[in-house]
Amino acid sequence: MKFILHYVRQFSAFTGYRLYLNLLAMVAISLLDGIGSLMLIPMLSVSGLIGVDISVNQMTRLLSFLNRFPVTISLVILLGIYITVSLGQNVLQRLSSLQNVHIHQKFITHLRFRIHRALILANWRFYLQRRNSDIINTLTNELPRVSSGVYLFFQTITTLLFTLVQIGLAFWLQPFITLIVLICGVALAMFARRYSRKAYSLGKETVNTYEAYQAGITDIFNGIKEIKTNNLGHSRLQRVHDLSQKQQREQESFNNVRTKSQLVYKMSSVLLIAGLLYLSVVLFHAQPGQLLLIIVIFSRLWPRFITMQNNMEQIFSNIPAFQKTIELEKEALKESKANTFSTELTNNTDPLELHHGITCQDVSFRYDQANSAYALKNMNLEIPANRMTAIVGRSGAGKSTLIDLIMGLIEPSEGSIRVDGKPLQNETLERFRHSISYVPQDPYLFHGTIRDNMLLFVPEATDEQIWESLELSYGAAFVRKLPSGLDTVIGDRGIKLSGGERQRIVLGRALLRKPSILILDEATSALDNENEANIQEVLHQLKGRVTILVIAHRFTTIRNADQVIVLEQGQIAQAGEYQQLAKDTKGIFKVLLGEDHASRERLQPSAFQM
Ligand SMILES: Nc1ncnc2c1ncn2[C@@H]1O[C@H](COP(=O)(O)OP(=O)(O)OP(=O)(O)O)[C@@H](O)[C@H]1O
Repeated sequence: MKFILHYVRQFSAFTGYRLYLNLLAMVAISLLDGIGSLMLIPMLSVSGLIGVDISVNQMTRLLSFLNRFPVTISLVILLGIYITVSLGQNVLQRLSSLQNVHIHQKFITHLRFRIHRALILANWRFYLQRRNSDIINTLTNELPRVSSGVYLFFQTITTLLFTLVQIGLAFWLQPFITLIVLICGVALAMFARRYSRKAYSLGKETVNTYEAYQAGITDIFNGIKEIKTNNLGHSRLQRVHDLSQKQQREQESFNNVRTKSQLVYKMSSVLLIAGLLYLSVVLFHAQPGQLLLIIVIFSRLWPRFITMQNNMEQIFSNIPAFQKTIELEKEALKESKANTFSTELTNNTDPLELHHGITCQDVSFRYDQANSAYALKNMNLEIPANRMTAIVGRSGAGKSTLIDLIMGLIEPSEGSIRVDGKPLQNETLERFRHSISYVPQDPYLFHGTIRDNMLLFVPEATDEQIWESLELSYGAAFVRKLPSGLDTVIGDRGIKLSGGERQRIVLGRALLRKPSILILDEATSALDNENEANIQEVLHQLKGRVTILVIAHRFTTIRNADQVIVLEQGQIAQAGEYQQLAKDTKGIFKVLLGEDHASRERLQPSAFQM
């Protein structure tokens, strides 16, 4: 219950007086509804359709003044009151329903934004620890269940208020029968708790199945090319099919619980009304008016009990969704608050101008604090401003980890990183990030036009500026040849472009930002020799104006680097100028260089045989 109350409290704080006003309106609607239905008895009585002693109940006594008028006048007065009461009730109902949807939708928008914000602010470590598909599942499947849970909670409260008003009216009219109905209702509610518990455990299973399903389909579409080419379609399909069937069984089980509890309630209602009528007629010799009253009271109260039970089952089945959503938001917030690196989401910070450089002081890093293995150990290095620094090393040596640390995505486990002597934190980090253009191994291109993808970094850029950056990245020539030019839609992750074309677009986009720090992580790996040589030339020209940090397995890309850092098993094995390292026959750099040459020779023997 505490999970529900968590959002219920937030909801009432968020909506404020509007919520209470709406609840009040619901009570008024209920009151009008009750009055309207109870007026049926005097109407039938006055019209002479059934004979009811005027002293039979409070309502008829209240309307006894009508005896002074002829029947037709009394009937017109009664029908007039009935129509007015019903009209009032229905108009109020509409207004209240509009208000209800408004405040709930507003709350969902607020909740979505808040969770997305926490997720965007969460540090990189948060994402390293969980499946993206679980986050997507919580946002797409669980969040709507939370909002419908909150909605149902208030609907249940409203129904409870309705019911209390109806009980009050019923007590006023017929205390004894009302008491019997109430006792039966409470006894049945106690019995029906088992259905709510079952709904909760089914809800838990549903959350797990949804997560597995989401993970399954995400994996399929992430790897659809390999799945198709390696003929893995059948096994993947089988997995998704099994999960779909599990979802189907869970939904059916839930429906089974719901219909069972409804059956119990409906059958008990039939038995109860039969018993009440029998007792009234046989033992108490009740009048037709009294019998009608019993039916009216019962038909007003019992459906409310059924609605409340239904809502409770639905709410209980949604509790696990509440748990998941709270957990996600709390952890994301914890990871962003605890993280001194986290920055607020603002776009109006001045980019940082790097004057001296970036320093790593005794930096060590472990991905898993409980594990003694270090991805980087005792790293001391200086990346001078406006120079080109290359980072090389075998696979797994720690190159990407070092870049992530320098960009402030992760914090050093030990040691510190400084930018122009200042710790990489808060305002410095924010300004630092504004000055970086980062091109990763698997760049982020989305389904849209080339222009849309370019504008992601600089939304206000003109076409002229876009072409300028594409010229720099040697992408302009091929974009010009496309029938739709900048308006070409490139598909998910740029699937309609070749690897080299994608890299040139992404590089162009990075340059469009006019960064003072350019970080390239294997950003030219898919380029042919000619384009790679061109990009090399561009980087060479940028030197002196831009601080360039490059990770490359192809050594031709880094030939012009001012400094080369060679990593081995998380430590700096060598550092210095390219030519100087190339001459050191004992160093690992020479070995790596030899391997690079050998692999190029294997791929293009003629180029090296000349
Ligand atoms: N998210 C992670 N969780 C745990 N360990 C990780 C994670 N990412 C990387 N590692 C480990 O940290 C070490 C350094 O990895 P890193 O990705 O920095 O190497 P790299 O030099 O960039 O490799 P490559 O050239 O293959 O990209 C490796 O041993 C790797 O297994």
